Amino acid sequence: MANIVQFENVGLRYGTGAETLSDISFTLVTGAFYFLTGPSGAGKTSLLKLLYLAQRPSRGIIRLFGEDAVMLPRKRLPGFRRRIGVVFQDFRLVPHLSAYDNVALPLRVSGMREDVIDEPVREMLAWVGLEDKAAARPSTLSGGEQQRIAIARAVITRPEILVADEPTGNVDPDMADRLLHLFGTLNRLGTTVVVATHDFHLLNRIPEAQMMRLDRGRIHDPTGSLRFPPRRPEA
Ligand SMILES: Nc1ncnc2c1ncn2[C@@H]1O[C@H](COP(=O)(O)OP(=O)(O)OP(=O)(O)O)[C@@H](O)[C@H]1O
Repeated sequence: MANIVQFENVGLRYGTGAETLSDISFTLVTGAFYFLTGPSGAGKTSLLKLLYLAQRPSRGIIRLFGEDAVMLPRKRLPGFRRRIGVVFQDFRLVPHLSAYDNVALPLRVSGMREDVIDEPVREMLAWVGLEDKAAARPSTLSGGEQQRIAIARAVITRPEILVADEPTGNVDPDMADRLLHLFGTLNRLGTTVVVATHDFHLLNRIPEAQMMRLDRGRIHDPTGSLRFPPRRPEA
């Protein structure tokens, strides 16, 4: 299977302080599911930001979809970013837009015609079980509902990679299981999924998932499996 993400000796320094991430090297395989774990402050969010191109590394090489993402010409960035869906812990829904319009937003931004937007948006709302909340503003939705709208928005453009930063941080355990089930379904459809979490009980919910552990800015990979990933077991 092809590699979809490759980090080689990546370092990240904010300002003039010590490096937040050091010597980060790993390879993610297309179609696999990864959990990113590690204590608070280890650098999980920082690593994900490098991955979804919201942050440039201070050093090292990042390859996405087989291309150098650090040297990418600025005008190609939006096209690359569209291939990566992002789910934030704090949802980041647009407060004055309805659930429907939040989910439709990436399609509108990409210039899709209004007459072909309705079907995929309704389909996504149904997939996350919120077709009856299409008209609701985010502030009237529960945390789990907001997160499901955020997931629908992240995947409506059919990204090749889905990155989720503590997506279950603000929901109860039942909803956490439900959200993880959505990620598992997407993964089975071929999306490469990376979920950062503190929540250890989630880890065994996706038996085929691989673990990436960050500790004080370094990847802990004693078996080398992230450098030379084994084939993903057949589902
Ligand atoms: N924009 C920034 N400017 C300066 N320092 C930052 C910035 N973002 C993060 N840091 C620092 O980098 C370190 C790692 O933070 P990061 O948010 O990546 O960790 P984390 O593992 O996601 O933590 P948590 O689990 O608590 O969310 C922390 O010491 C943090 O203060």
